[in-house]
Amino acid sequence: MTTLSEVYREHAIPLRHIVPLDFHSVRTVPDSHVWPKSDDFSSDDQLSIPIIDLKDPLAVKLAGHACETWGAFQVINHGIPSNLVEEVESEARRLFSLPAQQKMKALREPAGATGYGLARISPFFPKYMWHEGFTIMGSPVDHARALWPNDNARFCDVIERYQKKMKDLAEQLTHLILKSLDVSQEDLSWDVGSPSTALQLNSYPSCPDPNRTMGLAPHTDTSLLTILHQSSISGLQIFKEGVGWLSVRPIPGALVVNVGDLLHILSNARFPSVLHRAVVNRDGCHRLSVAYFYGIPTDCNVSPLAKLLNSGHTPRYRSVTVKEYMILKSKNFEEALSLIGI
Ligand SMILES: O=C(O)CCC(=O)C(=O)O
Ligand SMILES: [Fe+2]
Repeated sequence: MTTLSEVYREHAIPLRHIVPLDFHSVRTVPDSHVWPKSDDFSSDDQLSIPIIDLKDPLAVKLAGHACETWGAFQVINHGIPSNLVEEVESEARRLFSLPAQQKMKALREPAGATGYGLARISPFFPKYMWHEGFTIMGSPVDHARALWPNDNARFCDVIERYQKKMKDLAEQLTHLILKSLDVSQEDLSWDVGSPSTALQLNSYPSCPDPNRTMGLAPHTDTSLLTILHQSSISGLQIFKEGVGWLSVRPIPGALVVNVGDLLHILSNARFPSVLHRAVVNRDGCHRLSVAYFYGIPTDCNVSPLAKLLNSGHTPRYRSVTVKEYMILKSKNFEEALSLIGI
């Protein structure tokens, strides 16, 4: 079976797009990190993605509607203990607060998938983002040992407990969302119980001139769905057609769920794979976020679900293996979906 790491092995990234700036050492924003000022931000703060209570008997209908109209929602009463979320955030903070030369010991390799480094989308943009990340697939122990030779047990324990809880929640959410389409697990061609997943810790260090920088440039996720904890500092924005960029307000205890490319394909484009970005909007604060990407095993095929094509709808995408799609995305970025369009 092909793993995500094997997919990335076929697509090496040059080191200049892996090694982050030493944010602790800069007092001004270097030209390499200055982005053109954009005024595409909508000031309509009435408008925002729905909040769904997982215990609500109408959750199926609400989740389906949210996926269709927004491609995203916030979820509450999701069963993830708040102290576990806090622990993950504090371990992430401990990691990113390490001196730059220490973090470099866990640097992602050019053909690697995991470890410390810039976002994988960095090569597609002319300027660098005000961001550093840490990607985990499976056990974090090798990188954690490199970072903290004698003190990595707590980090590994917290990460592993969080991964387990996220997997359960992602399964539950997938079930819920598919149910809204009248699709059940038996209609799927892969085993929902053995997904391909990744945990991404994101850090947006305090910035001397936040309005001229970009935290994470606009992108869609390659996942089926993504579950994001975005701490108490705002920064996440989603793009709403006809409106512009809207902030996703941090709500204590809530998690943000967004549709990824794979769910967009399965739903035959009924659910938009929502375009989103992270802005750096306040000096003096260090924003963190934790994204859990939940996907389909890379050897499986993905195509619009047969059940959704019964009523005269023609397929919008051809069938591809997840691996093939991921390679298309890592080479062509936002063009990937149109490359498999019919
Ligand atoms: O930091 C955020 O709010 C967004 C993170 C994100 O979009 C990602 O990791 O793919
Ligand atoms: Fe994302």
